[in-house]
Amino acid sequence: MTSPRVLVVDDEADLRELLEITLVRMGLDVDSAETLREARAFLAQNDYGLILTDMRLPDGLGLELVQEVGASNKSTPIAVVTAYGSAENAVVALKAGAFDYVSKPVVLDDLRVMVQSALRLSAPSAHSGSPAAPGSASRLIGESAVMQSLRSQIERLARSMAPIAITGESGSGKELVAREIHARSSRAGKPFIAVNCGAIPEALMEAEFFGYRKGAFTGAADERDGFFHAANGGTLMLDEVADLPLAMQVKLLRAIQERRVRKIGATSEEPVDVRIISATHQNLAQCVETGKFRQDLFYRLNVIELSVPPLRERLDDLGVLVNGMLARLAGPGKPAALGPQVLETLRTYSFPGNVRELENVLERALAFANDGVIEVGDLSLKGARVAEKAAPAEAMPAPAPPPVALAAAAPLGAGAPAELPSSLPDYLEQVEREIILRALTQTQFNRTQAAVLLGISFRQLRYQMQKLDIQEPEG
Ligand SMILES: Nc1ncnc2c1ncn2[C@@H]1O[C@H](COP(=O)(O)OP(=O)(O)OP(=O)(O)O)[C@@H](O)[C@H]1O
Repeated sequence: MTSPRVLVVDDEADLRELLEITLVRMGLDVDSAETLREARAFLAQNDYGLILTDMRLPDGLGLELVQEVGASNKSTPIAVVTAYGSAENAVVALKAGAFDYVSKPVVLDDLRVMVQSALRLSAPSAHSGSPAAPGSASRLIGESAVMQSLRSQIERLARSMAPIAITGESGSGKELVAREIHARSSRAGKPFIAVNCGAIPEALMEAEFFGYRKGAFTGAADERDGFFHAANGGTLMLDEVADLPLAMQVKLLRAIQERRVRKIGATSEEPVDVRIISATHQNLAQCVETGKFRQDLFYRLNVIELSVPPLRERLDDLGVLVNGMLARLAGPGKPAALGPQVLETLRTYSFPGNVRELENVLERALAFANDGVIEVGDLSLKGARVAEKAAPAEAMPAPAPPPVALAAAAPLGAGAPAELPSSLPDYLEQVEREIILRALTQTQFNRTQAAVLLGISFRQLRYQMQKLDIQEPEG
């Protein structure tokens, strides 16, 4: 078997030699070019497993090579070497289609990790840990034009390290898309860790993300890894990223930029090799404008934006989604089907909770159905609005205005010169419980719809329900 071949493009003799020696020691064949012209000549003659190029070259920019390789039908990964502290160059290169970047001065361990990851992309996918083959089975159901375009974007993005920001309404499939990107990437054999940033108490955030050393604080009985370590070699998904407190945003930015983390109580930083995918159902650019989200972190996370359309904009997929979900929900060998008019009725609904809501509706309906055949009456879409036609996003119910809800739940006596609560946390907890229970009762304990009514994500609602020990009534 021949060794993979790497093309190094750099006019600085010292750095070029260092790269060559490192790559040859990794068992790779190396060609070196000093200019874009030489690089083009090599590329015309050979196929490479990886191209590693400096940004500034005597006859142009490494970026041109990134674009040319991207436009060719060869899918060779190309990585750029960027000047120290030049985060902007790295982002520009990633946006242009670079697989990854290494900063100067080049840390050889980082370089090796990056090279191995790139070479896994071109390796035959026979052994476990290799990416799923393009077009192979996926959990992401849908054949509509938007879903097909989403699939091809996933395929393309899986071949790079660029941070991706996934936007889309709650329940539209953002996490599933992130999992799909991971499964099709060279990181497939390593962990995928999804973190709901909105569900972690602020005081615990640093410990959860970065881990801690034994004795770092009272209660730190043992050393613990954080999410970054847990995802090492793989992908870390920052879900509901808009909910990160500002202080944590600074720390995350540093970790992402430096690719290093320091456990609480540790004196040194450790390298981590993690691809970051973020997701939110909020408008992050607007959060930047209102000062809720740091511009620099936004810029760093939003290198590539991927938008998952709401279900009501791809109702053509309803049939295949229902079939796929029913087969999974019913279990192997068990029949499950739709009675007359059921699909048509579902089509008239706007699905504010998107695919998750569809899943919940079907799960519930299947429980009521006779012999696995779901009838219109089993759908229990009563509590929800049945739309005449696809409803625009703004038509979704607005969250309940807090002052009214507070008054309804307040043990203080409406309008009375209010007595102060003896414990603010207990009081707020009581109000929160009351409001969540009202939303759940109104939606017949459909958590997806209740979350929409309250303007929070499904996961936030589930977290609050667990915290407040709110359970669905039996029977
Ligand atoms: N295209 C799809 N095909 C099959 N299942 C899907 C699809 N899209 C979403 N789902 C399913 O719908 C549910 C919700 O998806 P997911 O958790 O990915 O949504 P989300 O946008 O991340 O939600 P949230 O904003 O609440 O975090 C999951 O059970 C997922 O498997």
